[in-house]
Amino acid sequence: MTDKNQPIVGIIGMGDMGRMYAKRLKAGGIETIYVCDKPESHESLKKELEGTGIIPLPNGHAVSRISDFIIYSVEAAAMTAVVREYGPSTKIGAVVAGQTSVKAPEKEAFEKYLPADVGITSVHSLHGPTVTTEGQPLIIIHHRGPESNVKMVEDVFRSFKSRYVHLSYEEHDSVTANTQAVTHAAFLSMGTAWNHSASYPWETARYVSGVEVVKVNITLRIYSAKWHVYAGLAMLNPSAQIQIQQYAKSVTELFKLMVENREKELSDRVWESREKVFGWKRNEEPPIPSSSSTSTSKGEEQIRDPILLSEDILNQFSLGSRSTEQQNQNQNQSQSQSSSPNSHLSLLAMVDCWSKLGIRPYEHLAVAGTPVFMLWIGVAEYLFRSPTLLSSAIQAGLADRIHRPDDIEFVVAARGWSECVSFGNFDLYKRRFEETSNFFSPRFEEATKLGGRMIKAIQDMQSGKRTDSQSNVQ
Ligand SMILES: NC(=O)C1=CN([C@@H]2O[C@H](COP(=O)(O)OP(=O)(O)OC[C@H]3O[C@@H](n4cnc5c(N)ncnc54)[C@H](OP(=O)(O)O)[C@@H]3O)[C@@H](O)[C@H]2O)C=CC1
Ligand SMILES: O=C(O)C(=O)Cc1ccc(O)cc1
Repeated sequence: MTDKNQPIVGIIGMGDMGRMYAKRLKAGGIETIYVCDKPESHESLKKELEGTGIIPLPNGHAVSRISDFIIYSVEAAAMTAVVREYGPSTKIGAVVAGQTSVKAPEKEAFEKYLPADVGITSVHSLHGPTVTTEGQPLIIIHHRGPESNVKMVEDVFRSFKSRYVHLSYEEHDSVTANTQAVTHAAFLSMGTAWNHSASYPWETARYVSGVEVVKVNITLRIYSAKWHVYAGLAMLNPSAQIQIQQYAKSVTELFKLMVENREKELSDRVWESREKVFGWKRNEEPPIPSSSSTSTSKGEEQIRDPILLSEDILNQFSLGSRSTEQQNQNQNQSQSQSSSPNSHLSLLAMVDCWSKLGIRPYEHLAVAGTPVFMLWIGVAEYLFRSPTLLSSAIQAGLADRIHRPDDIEFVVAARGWSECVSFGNFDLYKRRFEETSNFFSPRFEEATKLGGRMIKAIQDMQSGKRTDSQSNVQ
């Protein structure tokens, strides 16, 4: 403890999240913060942190020996080895946490390698390192040790102004499988499909309407991030396999109904999934609710506002400015493409998957939604809310030939990701991810800025704040 009776905080792993935590905790008034990365990075870390007041140490032993609250912020797949190495050096009576996105391997490693006199109260900020912490869910998992440790952890993170959500290790993995893992599967598949059809969506007229803006911006955002984050939460979470496989199955089955022109079965299945997930009767236009409640405590019924995305807000975030020449060229080439609706197979399959698995996305969103999940429900809701839009997506799936090659690529991609995850092979995952990420990389700078602004604008809109699409995400 420091003179101010504050816990001394230690962070092992100074990557994107570790750095963000160290800087924000320091700015939020935590007096003493010791950090380390791999021993070979010690010298560069010392230079980088000069003058910040954050103290770099040579390795995790040094951090563990003198810190009261230690946060492991390393790759999920490295947790076992890193905790095996540094865990036994943990100070008597300290509290240990992991920032890991998937908790099953973390729990096992902590139980196995931490001394019995050490508490375990873990955390997980449900957002990436460039999104503001304010208002975002911060999951707290109290697993072992006195209840007072929870208050200590809450006090440490007070300055983040995050929304604390208390879950068990198992609840965490179940919720994040339903929210993150399956959502990422959809966006990863879109990226792979665009890569394999060698089309940059923003250069093709048919891809620039409202819903497509979210598809493109979030896909690019995901492919611009680190592959191991997505690989870990998909392949090390015991609950995630079922969701990802069901998504690929929904994509395949709906597509087969489309190409076999089985109109009744396709329509029945889509409208039934709409009713099951959103509660709206077939062909009924739902009213816009005047008021609703949002609850975050465990055990109560979770109700949340609809997201109500509008075409106007989405279109503010169109990606890429096409030259006049390019616009004319695209218009000539794809006049019929831009005016014809597409099947939105990725969204029809998402709602079908939620329906088949009994997933209630709004409840998850109220408890532990990430910004990406919120946007994904938002676009699904946008399509499914309007009977006209949904009917034209179904009709396009059955009759349209222009987008069918894209749908074929999407089916192959979704099946490929599902198979890859089922193999549990990190090298294969990395290869698949990097192949597409390289394809998109020229667009990352623009896309991450735009995606960040889009997330902020929509979150501000959600929390009733003024929407300012020009302001920066921190
Ligand atoms: N990025 C995100 O959006 C989010 C990530 N998370 C989770 O947070 C954790 C960290 O992710 P993120 O910061 O993005 O990933 P990074 O790859 O940026 O950071 C991980 C860091 O840990 C370092 N490391 C690995 N082994 C050791 C070791 N033995 N001792 C000290 N440092 C070590 C890595 O070094 P090296 O690079 O040399 O391997 C790297 O600098 C992951 O578990 C992830 O799932 C949680 C929420 C959001
Ligand atoms: O919002 C998402 O799903 C993201 O992609 C960012 C992210 C990645 C990993 C996490 O553990 C939490 C958030």
